[in-house]
Amino acid sequence: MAAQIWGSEKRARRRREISAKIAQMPELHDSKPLPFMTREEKIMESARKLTILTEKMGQIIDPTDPAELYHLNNEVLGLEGNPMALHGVMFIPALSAQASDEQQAKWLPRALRREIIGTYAQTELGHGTNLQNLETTATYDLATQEFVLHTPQITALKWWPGNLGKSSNYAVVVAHMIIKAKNYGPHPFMVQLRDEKTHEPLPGITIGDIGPKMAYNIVDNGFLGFNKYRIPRTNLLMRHTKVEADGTYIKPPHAKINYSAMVHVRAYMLTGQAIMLASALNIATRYSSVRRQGQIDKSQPEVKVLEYQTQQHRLFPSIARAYAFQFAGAETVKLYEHVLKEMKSGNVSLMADLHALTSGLKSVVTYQTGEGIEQARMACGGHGYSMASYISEIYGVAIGGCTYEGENMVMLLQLARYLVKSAALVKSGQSSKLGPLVAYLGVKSEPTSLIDRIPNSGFTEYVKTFQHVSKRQTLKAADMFFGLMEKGEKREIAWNKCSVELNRASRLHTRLFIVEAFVRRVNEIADIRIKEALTDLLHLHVNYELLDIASYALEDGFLSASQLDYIRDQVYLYLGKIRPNAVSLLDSWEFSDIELRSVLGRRDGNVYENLFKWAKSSPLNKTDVLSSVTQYLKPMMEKARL
Ligand SMILES: CCCCCCCCCC/C=C\CCCCCC(=O)SCCNC(=O)CCNC(=O)[C@H](O)C(C)(C)COP(=O)(O)OP(=O)(O)OC[C@H]1O[C@@H](n2cnc3c(N)ncnc32)[C@H](O)[C@@H]1OP(=O)(O)O
Ligand SMILES: Cc1cc2nc3c(=O)[nH]c(=O)nc-3n(C[C@H](O)[C@H](O)[C@H](O)COP(=O)(O)OP(=O)(O)OC[C@H]3O[C@@H](n4cnc5c(N)ncnc54)[C@H](O)[C@@H]3O)c2cc1C
Repeated sequence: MAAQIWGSEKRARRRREISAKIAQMPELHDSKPLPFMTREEKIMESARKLTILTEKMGQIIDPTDPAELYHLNNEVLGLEGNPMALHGVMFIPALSAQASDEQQAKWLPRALRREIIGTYAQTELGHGTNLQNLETTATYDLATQEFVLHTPQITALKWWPGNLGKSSNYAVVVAHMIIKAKNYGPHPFMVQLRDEKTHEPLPGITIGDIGPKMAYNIVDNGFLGFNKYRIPRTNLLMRHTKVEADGTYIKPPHAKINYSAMVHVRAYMLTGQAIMLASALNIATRYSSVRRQGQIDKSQPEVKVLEYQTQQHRLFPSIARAYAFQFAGAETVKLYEHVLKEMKSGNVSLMADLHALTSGLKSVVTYQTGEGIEQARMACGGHGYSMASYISEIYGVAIGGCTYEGENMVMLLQLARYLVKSAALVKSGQSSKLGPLVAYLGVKSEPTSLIDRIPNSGFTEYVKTFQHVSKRQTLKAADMFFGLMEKGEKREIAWNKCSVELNRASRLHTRLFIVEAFVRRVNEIADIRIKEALTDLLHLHVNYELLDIASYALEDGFLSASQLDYIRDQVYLYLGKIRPNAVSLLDSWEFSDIELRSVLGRRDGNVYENLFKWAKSSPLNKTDVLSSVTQYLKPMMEKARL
């Protein structure tokens, strides 16, 4: 199963080898539980481990393999981030995709050797979503052949970029490029922020940390201002766009090609989200098979809480989602790598499809991951609320994904633009022009679902039902939009008035893609036992998801009330079937105790003893009487006694 999850037997084996090596290297372990550290201590601890890793990485992993790097990162540095998180996630990908060969030769080896630390600085205090209204400017000075970066007012301060505040000395900065008073829109520039020797901010740069966040606090998300700060013309990233010495602008082959670093993260973050969801579920499911509370049959002893159907219903559909996201994420990464290769050689024809797909996926996956992790926390009762479970940190980090790389509603609306264009093709009889991801929009569907009549259809009837609801909602939302325009409404106003319906279409389309990715993967599996276990999970997935969106299929009679009862019964049937495999389905992800950082989720199940040990190690328990008591509470009580 681990081979299915991680892509191959070799990958699963390598993960195990890496975890085993790390287990033998105490210098790479947290020196005490992270929840007991202050933010400064955590940042220090992370930097300590990071530098050891830089020295010893080659002994542990193949540093050129992103999957091995990611595993090493999760084990040693953990979810809360590290001083170089954005260096790998966005700075290097931005340089790789957007710098010319010459620029790459100059900067990439230095970045890869970690001679410099970089980040991606785009979002500002006043604008994150609407890139056209970013306010930082890069004005070309023809006389000196330099760009002058400037922050005209407080809202133009860069705000949020990870590791910008304290760790990075370089950044890819996105600024509006102005040449001879003409604004060419946002473009990426390579900018040195700090002196390479002293790490002091360079003159003209104002920089710092934006303060503590809901989670992810090892990362120093930062602010940055420029006061007429000069950089050479050749620091504009020039793979696709060029500015010649005389100010001549050579436009890129696609208007949005400079957005590729964002698409990179949107594609890669899906499996990252799946891992976080599976981690939280692993903790909750293990704990649920240790925790005994109440009886189902009063004549019997107390049961493991995992025996309760409500507990299974709370956890198992999310286990199915974690697998579904992992499989859909793996497909998306493959597609992304393909499109990137094409883009580098000038073929930009697939960019729109990739953008639409990743926009929908990042939104649905992050939202459902958040839901699943929060359910996992509640499934652990009181102990889930303790930082000893570590679920609250996983939750905080995961839901950051609902916001970063494009706020979810906004990204769903990006997919909706693509769906509405596709609907227009269908309506004008040009269905043959539909891309493969939306081809179903042009296919006539049956009048009713056959779900309960062809139970051995290999999920075909389920896929057809998802296609039906997605198609119907897309055409309905598009009709609403076109109808308003026909009535004379301006395009943007009409769009806004339909946006809730449009986003519903985007979610349904994305959920269909996730279901199909899961079906595709299960169909490929040769090993009978693995196929059987995953087929059960897929049964739960399709029935649970369908129940969740049933209103769309009931509205037009595609599903009947009795079919809904059938679907519900299937959910209960598969909850029971999955119960014996539940812990194994999560143990198969092979998270080590070091990586999970959870007292509740320990592999050995020795929860209570370790919770007590953990509580005793709380810094508050270093003394029996706190100074807050001696200074304030004791005098108060004494005064009251007089
Ligand atoms: C094994 C390894 C595993 C690795 C796992 C890794 C895990 C990673 C975990 C990371 C963890 C932490 C890192 C955190 C990083 C966070 C970093 C950031 O957040 S960076 C900042 C991100 N910011 C955004 O995402 C901003 C969102 N806004 C936008 O993207 C855009 O403004 C917009 C798309 C909403 C609108 O853009 P705009 O230029 O204004 O668009 P127009 O309205 O003019 O045009 C729309 C038009 O353009 C098309 N479009 C838009 N984007 C793209 C694109 N990327 N590619 C192709 N086409 C694009 C869009 O489809 C429209 O087309 P039409 O034909 O007109 O419909
Ligand atoms: C943990 C974290 C890490 C980050 N790291 C980085 C980084 O490394 N580099 C970087 O540059 N940035 C980073 N960001 C910033 C992030 O990319 C932005 O916060 C994000 O893109 C959302 O933009 P915003 O804050 O402007 O939200 P807003 O756009 O202000 O969103 C507020 C509300 O307005 C709604 N809204 C906005 N526009 C529309 C619209 N057109 N239609 C409908 N509704 C709309 C949204 O849906 C939302 O409900 C990070 C953010 C976080 C939380």
